[in-house]
Amino acid sequence: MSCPDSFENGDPCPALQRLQAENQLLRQAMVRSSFAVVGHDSAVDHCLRELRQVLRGEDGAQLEAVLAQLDIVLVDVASRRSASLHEQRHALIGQATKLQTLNLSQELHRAITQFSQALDEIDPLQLDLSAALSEFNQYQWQVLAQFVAHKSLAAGLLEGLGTPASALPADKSAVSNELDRGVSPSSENTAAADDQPSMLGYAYIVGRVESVLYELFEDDDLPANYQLQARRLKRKINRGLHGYELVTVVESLARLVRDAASDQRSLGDYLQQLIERLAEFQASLMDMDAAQADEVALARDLDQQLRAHVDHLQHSVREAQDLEQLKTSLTERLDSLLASLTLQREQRERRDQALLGRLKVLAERVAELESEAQHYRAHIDTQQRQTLLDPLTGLPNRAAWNARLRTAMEQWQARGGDLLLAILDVDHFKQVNDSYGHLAGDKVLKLIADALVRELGEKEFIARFGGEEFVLLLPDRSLASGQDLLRRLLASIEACPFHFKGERLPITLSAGLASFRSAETGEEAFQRADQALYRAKHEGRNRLVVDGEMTVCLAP
Ligand SMILES: Nc1nc2c(ncn2[C@@H]2O[C@H](COP(=O)(O)OP(=O)(O)OP(=O)(O)O)[C@@H](O)[C@H]2O)c(=O)[nH]1
Repeated sequence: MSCPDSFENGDPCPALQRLQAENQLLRQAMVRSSFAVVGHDSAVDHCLRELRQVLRGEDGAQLEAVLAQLDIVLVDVASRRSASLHEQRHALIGQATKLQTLNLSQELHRAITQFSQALDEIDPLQLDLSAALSEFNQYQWQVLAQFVAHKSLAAGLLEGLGTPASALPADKSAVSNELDRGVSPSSENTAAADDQPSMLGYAYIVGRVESVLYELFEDDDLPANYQLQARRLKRKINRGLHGYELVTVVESLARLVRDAASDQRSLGDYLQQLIERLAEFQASLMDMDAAQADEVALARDLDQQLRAHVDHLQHSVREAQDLEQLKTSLTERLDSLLASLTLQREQRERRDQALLGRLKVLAERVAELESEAQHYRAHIDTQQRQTLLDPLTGLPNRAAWNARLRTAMEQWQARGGDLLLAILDVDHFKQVNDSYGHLAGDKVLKLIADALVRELGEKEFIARFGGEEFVLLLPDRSLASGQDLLRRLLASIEACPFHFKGERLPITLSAGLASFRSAETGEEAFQRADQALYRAKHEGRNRLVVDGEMTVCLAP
């Protein structure tokens, strides 16, 4: 059916009117819907702006051109989106693979593997990125929860996540930030994270303190005097610290660092003073050198003047016409010579005086230096003595033991005879600490040391080897006699009236005894005594076992 553009009366045909109205509506709808995608891509935005202008006009040809351009831009946007989703999927699979390399529970490992496989298989355009990130985030939390439960995984986990162990955040929110870098967890995820076990609690703090302390003791700058002490603390930390031990170790560390620092400071001050004094000496010596050079110049001067006077005199004698003239000329020359000599003498006296003054100052400085050096020598002697003593019991410490063991072995090798080595260990000492506290434990150790020293003669050497362990060197004693002595020691400790808050504390020792064999090292003899001690413990404690003998001696 054809429709004329207008009726004869000039009104447009109704079908055309409807078409024009629909066209107008369509254009308006397109303009409005174009606003819905604004802001996603600048090229698309640009095209849509042009499209809107064209839609508001009537130019059909222009509309076609803009739509063709929009088609191209949209194809480009789709391909960029696909590439980006592809990359993000790849990155997520990479992170999941890193998690898988950690030592995880089978169940968690399997879940992450499945997650990773599903990601690998999905068409990137179908990927719901925010759901995938949310799931990955949950796996990260589960891994972290496992790592806190098994602290040893820490290093591996943090390395796995590309984070150095030292950068482990100090609180849970920081951990969340660290793990969620680049990921915006939904409120659901955050709630899930809050439900995780309290993973950064006490165990974590102790772990961190232990590793920081350990690092501190790695410091090679610590003076040699303090290295033994540091090594012992380090061993203690290495074994793992109980809560109550943490405080003691930190206190010991503070003391050690303070002592070492003040030691180094005073030594540093002393050296600085020494350097300044040496500079003064050098300056004085240079002054004296200059004075000596002046002296030489003065003598040369005097010599020249004397020669000049003698020349004059000879000349006067030769030229003199009569005796009176000669007399006058000679008198003048001699006066002048005398004046020169006087001047020279005065100059020398002034220089001598100055030199004497400088020498006096130098002598005073030397005396000061000597007295300071003596003071420091005494200070160092005291410190050296102290480094050989155990501060708690006052007994020689392990360093002193090592030195004494060497000399005792040398003497024994030179003289022959017997040399015995014994190790004594307090029984169930942990119970003393646990039941009565560490301070009471310290007191017990001190009392045991005093009691042992009382029983020993001058030849016997006792040291605190460490913890609740004492070591004995018994020179010139047969095995039988050493055995008697040790049984006496054990009996005296058992009989000691240890009390805590009115309650009797039963304290006993176990001991292992070994006699040195020829060509054996101190360490080998120590090991045999240690094995004997182990047997004494194993067979019921409060007893002595002699290396190489089957019988076990109970304290009499
Ligand atoms: N108070 C105090 N305790 C210490 C000191 N040095 C080590 N200890 C403690 O000594 C205890 C030694 O315990 P263990 O090695 O288990 O030995 P034990 O409890 O004596 O048991 P047995 O030796 O098998 O009889 C630990 O609790 C240490 O903390 C110290 O200087 N003072």
